[in-house]
Amino acid sequence: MDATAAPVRPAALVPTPSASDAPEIRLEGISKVYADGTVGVAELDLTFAAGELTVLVGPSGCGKTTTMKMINRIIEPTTGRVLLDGEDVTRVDADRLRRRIGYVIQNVGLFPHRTVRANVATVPRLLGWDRRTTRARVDELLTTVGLDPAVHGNRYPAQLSGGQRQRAGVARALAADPGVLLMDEPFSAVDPVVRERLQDEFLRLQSSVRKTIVFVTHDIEEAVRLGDRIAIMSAGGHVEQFAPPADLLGRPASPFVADFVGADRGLKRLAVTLIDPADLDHPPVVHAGTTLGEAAAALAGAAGAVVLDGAGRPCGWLPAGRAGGSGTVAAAMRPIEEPVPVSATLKAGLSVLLRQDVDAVPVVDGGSYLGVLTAGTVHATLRRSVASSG
Ligand SMILES: Nc1ncnc2c1ncn2[C@@H]1O[C@H](COP(=O)(O)OP(=O)(O)OP(=O)(O)O)[C@@H](O)[C@H]1O
Repeated sequence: MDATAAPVRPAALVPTPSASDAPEIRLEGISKVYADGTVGVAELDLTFAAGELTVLVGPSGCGKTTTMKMINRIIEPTTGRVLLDGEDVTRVDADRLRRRIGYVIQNVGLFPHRTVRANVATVPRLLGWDRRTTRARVDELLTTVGLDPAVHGNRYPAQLSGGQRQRAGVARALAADPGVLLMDEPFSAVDPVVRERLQDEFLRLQSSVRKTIVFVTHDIEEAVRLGDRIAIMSAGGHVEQFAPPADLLGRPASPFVADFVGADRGLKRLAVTLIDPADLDHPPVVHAGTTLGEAAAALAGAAGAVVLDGAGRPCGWLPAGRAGGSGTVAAAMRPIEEPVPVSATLKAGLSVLLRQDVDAVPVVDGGSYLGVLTAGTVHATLRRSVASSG
């Protein structure tokens, strides 16, 4: 099986002896001055909301990794505090702290001489879980991340593809059901196609497990795709802007942020802004069974009409030029492919519009027709989303 394999299923079916809720993480005045005097991070205050995926993004050397590693104290802060749900963990036992926090790094860091199962079982073993519970949890998690326990469980990391190793790394980090996951460029070692797939699977997984995730990347595309919130950082761990992706792209707080998110930020916003039913257009509607003569009257000078089938679902578009005369609308209409669901992003809607080379595509909520999406309505939604985020 390759890295483009099985879908992700919801996790945590096997009860986990140490299951913990996802906490809020608060950094208070946290700094790191390295032994040689380098200031990695200076006086940073930042709160990661419980159950959200927050991305730290910024140019090389700005302090992303230092910030993240101070949360599980792989790097000890020079000053400041780390609070998990209000509990100061800056001075608790570091090993115990790390068992509450899953950790995924670039190139995974799997133990090469242990099988995949043994790797995933690392923390449950440290926590003293019994063998049966551990085995069940490990196999469940492998399945969840798209690895077949029977096929991949007894392999060694070198016998997996890059994407499969990355999946095993995620399974290992989730094994003891920690409330927090720290992820340091976890998908950057695989090719772009596999990376996108891993990102999609990971988003689906997160929507069911809802961990508090701190995710480091230097790739703004990845940040926008994954983050509930993004902190854009500059040298010394300075946070230039901390906002949801749509706000960041729509209203960069500084020239640094505008430069970092790129000149095509308008296009990037298409992928993070949902269709808004309030902006849809409402051309005339005709039913497939009506006559073309009746349709001409309904059009009343409009460029065309949306055609609905017997169940009220959009099934075609009747251009004004085809209305009038004898016959039914069904015989003269231009059939449409799948309507666009209202839960889609503007990018997905625009993509259908361009692919079908039409001026308007119908939008549906389940079986109900809501209106049509056009280039103009896309623009209106984008404009309004900026205005309302201010
Ligand atoms: N052990 C160390 N000793 C001295 N300076 C260090 C050490 N580790 C990191 N630094 C410095 O601290 C700063 C922040 O480093 P950090 O690794 O947190 O940046 P980053 O944003 O994660 O970078 P990258 O994207 O390149 O991984 C950099 O200037 C780096 O050179």
